[in-house]
Order: sequence, then C-alpha cells, then structure tokens
Amino acid sequence: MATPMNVVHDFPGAVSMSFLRYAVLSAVVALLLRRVFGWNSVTLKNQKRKPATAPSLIPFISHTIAIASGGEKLFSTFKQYCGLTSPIRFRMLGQDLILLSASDIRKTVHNPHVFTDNKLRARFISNVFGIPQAAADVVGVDNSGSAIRPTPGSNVAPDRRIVRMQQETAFDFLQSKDGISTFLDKFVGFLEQEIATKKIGEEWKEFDDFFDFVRKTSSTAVMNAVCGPRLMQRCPKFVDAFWTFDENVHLLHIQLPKFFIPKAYEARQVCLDALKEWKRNAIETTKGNTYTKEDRWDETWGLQVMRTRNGLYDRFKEYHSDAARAGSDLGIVWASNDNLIPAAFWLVQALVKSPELRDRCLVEINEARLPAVDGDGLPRFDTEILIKQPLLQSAYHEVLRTQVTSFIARDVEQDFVLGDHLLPKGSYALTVPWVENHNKERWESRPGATGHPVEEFWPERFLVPKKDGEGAEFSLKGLEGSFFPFGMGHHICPGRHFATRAILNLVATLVTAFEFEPVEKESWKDPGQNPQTFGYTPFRPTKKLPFRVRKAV
Ligand code: HEM
Repeated sequence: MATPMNVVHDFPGAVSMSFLRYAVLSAVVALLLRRVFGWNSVTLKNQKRKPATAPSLIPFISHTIAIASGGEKLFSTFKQYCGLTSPIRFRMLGQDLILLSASDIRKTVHNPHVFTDNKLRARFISNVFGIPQAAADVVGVDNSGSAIRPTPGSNVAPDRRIVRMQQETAFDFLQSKDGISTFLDKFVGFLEQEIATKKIGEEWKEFDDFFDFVRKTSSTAVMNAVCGPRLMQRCPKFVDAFWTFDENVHLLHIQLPKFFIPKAYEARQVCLDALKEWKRNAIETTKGNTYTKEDRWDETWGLQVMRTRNGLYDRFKEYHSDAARAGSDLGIVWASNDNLIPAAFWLVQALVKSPELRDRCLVEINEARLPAVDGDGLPRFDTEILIKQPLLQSAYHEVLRTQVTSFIARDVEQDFVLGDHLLPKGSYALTVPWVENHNKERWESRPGATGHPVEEFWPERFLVPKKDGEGAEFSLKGLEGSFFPFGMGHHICPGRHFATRAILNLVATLVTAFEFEPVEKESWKDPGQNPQTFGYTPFRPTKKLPFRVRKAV
C-alpha cells in the first residue's frame, strides 16, 4: 500500500497533486475522527510521557512514607523542588502524586472537570472534622463543582449540589462588602475586650511565649466574631482544645489511630461537643425568630453564614445529625483561624523584633489612626487606609510568602495532556505555593533584592520604585499566576479580604497600644520554623518567645 511518504519518493513529478489530495483528505478524516472519537487527543496522549519520577531510596515505599507522615519529612521532600519548571511524579502505594509548578496551576484550577476536589474534600472532612461517612459522601459524590453551571459530564441532581451550595453561602457573605465589614467590626470589638482582660498597665508584665499570647488573644476574637460569644462562655477550654486539634490536623488526616494521638482526638471531641451544644442552644433560643438579609450578626449565631449554613443542611438528611453539623461548623472555625492567626503572629513578631521596622511601620499606621472616641485610650484605625500602606502591605505579603504552607490539591479525573507530559487519570495533582515562593530566580530578581536571599524575611520585597521616582509603592506586578497564598480559581479563599484587614488591624492595635520587649534575645533572633503541619497551616516557631509588655506611653 502506498503511504504518503513513498508516493512522494516514487513519483517526484506527481508530488504536489498527490500531496495536496492527501493533505486535504487527511485533514477531513482527522476532523471527523476528532469529532466522533476524540482521536486527536488519544494520539497526543500516546505521544506524551508521564512526568519524570522523583528519585527515591525504595521505590513506592520511600515516597509513601515521606508524604504520608507529613511534618519534617514532607517538608524536606518538597523543599528540594523550589524552582521546579516541569511536573515531577512521586510514586506512592495506591496513587501517584504529581507535583506541579506555578506555570501549570492555571490549567488545573481552570479545568474543574478534570481536576476535581470533591473526593479529597470528603476524605478531609471525614477524617479531620469527624463528619460521619454518610454526610461526607454527599460531598464525595458531588462532582458538579462549585460554579453556577454544573461541570460537564456530572449528573448530580440540582438539589444535591452541596459543594455549590456550601460555596455560595460562604462566598456570598465573606466576599460582600457588608459581610467583610460586619466580620471585621465584630473581630475588632472582641479583640478590644480580650486586650482589656489582660490588664496590662504602665508596669512591665512578663509572659512566657509571644506566640501563645498572640494566638489566644486573636483567635478568641475571631471565634467570638464567627460564632458569637456563647460558644466560649459555655466552653471556656474551647480555644486551647482547638489549637491542640489544629496541631494534629495532618495526623488526623492520615487516620492515625487514637492510640497514638489521644490528645488530638480528645481535643477534637471537646470542640465538637461544644459546637453541638452551641448549636442546640442557637436553634432553641431563636425558634420562631425571623431574620432578614440585613441581620448579618447576632449574639446567638454569630455570623449570618453560620445560620444560613444550618438552613442549608436542613435540606440534606445526611446532615440531620448533631455530629455532621458540628463537624461542618468546626470546618468553618478551622478555616477562619488556621492560617490567619499564625500569619498575624509572624507579622507582629517581625515588628517587635526589629524596632527599626516597627518605627517605619508606625509612621504608616499612624496615618490610618482614628481620633479617640470613648476615653478608653485604645487606638482605632481606618482599615481601608491601613491596607493601602505600602510597607505594611509588603511586610504582610512577605509573611504570606515565607510562612504560609497550604497545598492546592486536586484529583486527576481524566488523562490530561499538560505541555509535554501526560498526567494520568487516577493520580493526584499538587501545587505547593511555599515551593513556588522559594524560587530563587523569581524572588531574588525583585527590584533591589540583591543581597536578600529567597530564604530571608525581607519586608521590602514587594516594594517597587514609584513611576515618578518619589519613594516606593507596593506591587504584585510580574507575580501574576506565580504568587497565590490564597489559592486561585473557583476555590480561591473567600476569607482573604477579611484576613488581610483583620491581620493589619491586629498588628496596628498591638504595636500602638503596647510596648513589647523580647526577654531572651537569642530565641527571638531566630524563632525557627516548625514544619509539623506543613501543607495545612503556616509554620510555628520552634522556640518559646518570652517577652515583657506594658501600655504604650
Ligand atoms: C492569611 C489567611 C488565609 C490564608 C493564607 C488562606 C488560604 C487559603 C487557601 C490556600 C485555600 C485553598 C484554595 C484552593 O484549594 O484552591 C483557602 C480556602 C478557603 N478559605 Fe482561606 N485562607 C486564609 C484565611 C481565611 C479566613 C479568615 C477564612 C474564613 C473566614 C477562610 C475561609 C476559607 C474557605 C471557606 C475556603 C474553602 C473555599 C472553597 O473550597 O471553595 N480563609 N484558604
């Protein structure tokens, strides 16, 4: 049979006609095949190779252990791939993991029918928040995505689209102007109450750990804002239990039995029991009440979103149990604290540790200061001015760059061609923003970055010279698609606007209201980065940071 190639060689004079006929014919056939069978993508897939395999000591076993055990092992496994430019495959027992670089992430988040997260999410909420299996499965089988229109190919009934409904309740509230300002007002109010309970006066008062101080003060304020004050009035140990639970999230996720981590299970139970009681009380005391869209917060339910979520779960019989609802509420409490609180800590500690940085930030903070009103002497700020201050913004983003570790993970539902590679169906695609945030080439080439290695916390990293040459301004230019501490696409963090405002407000309040002084300068010099919960929450310091504090004069 004459193939196009030997036609060309045997009859040189007839080349152009035969070739043309062949070209037209094959184009038509290719088009038909592509329409009917998707032939083109099959051929493409056959020509692609799977991503290179990351080296390992014992095939399958080493990667499985390193990745499943989390913490230091997981951190040092991924740390080697800062600067990654093409996907790399980790062979694991059961499922391959493909580590993607920033340049690939857009294709994953914008192809939600290929890169799904419903099964991952179901596993997470069941293992970590203790949501009963039947309730977690409602999420697990919902492959319709979070957009208004269901993802192509999904056949989930409209009234079973729980992922979309959950997202709608959270995003409608947390991304609206009124939702953000309600949340922020409540947070600031509760923060002031918390500060007042510390009874810090003009005499120096010593505390043994700055991380613990910031964490307790600010998370109590966030939790009161989210759930209203009754949760913690009824269960004063909620905050401590919550942070013990949070430190073990990675171990709960891999279902390490209770025998190995009894404290984690006990702490989670304290939180779940408290949330069950809180909800029973909320339902009981507000029976018969009518709420309007304008009722964005009340003492019993806290944020409107807590109430609307409860209404949403009425529609799913699998969520009628107290356990399912408490698990889901724990999810919201966790999402609103796990990143925000440690990030806030890292920013305040940077200012406490460096009087020079603090003084420069104070100039910006004072520009946002509001006139004193009720004689309590507490400083208050216009947050919309605070969030526009260049050095503060830059230092805050540098904290996000260096300390946030949350992964962006998706299941690969269909074979997918990504550049020269084939991502096989059944694998697990992972982007590790922290790895991207330590790409030398990208970060050391920022304006003025010479002499500021990527590992260094350099508060000016996000500043660029102003066009008129007068001073510097905050800028994310050139980092689009490569710096995404809040994720990207449909699942981008809906709490990001609140988080930024709450963190800058907290920092401004603390450094203006008080004078802090490190006590053991050595531990403050390098607080370390504990990677225990790498992939889930920001680093924590490895050392206690003793300090003294007094009211600012
Ligand atoms: C510095 C603070 C924060 C950081 C760095 C952060 C980061 C993230 C990241 C990386 C994701 C995952 C995105 C993805 O998978 O594509 C996420 C999701 C989420 N965050 Fe945040 N977050 C912060 C604060 C908050 C706060 C304060 C809230 C709530 C009040 C919140 C609520 C959520 C929710 C509900 C989701 C799930 C969204 C979805 O899957 O549709 N976050 N966040």
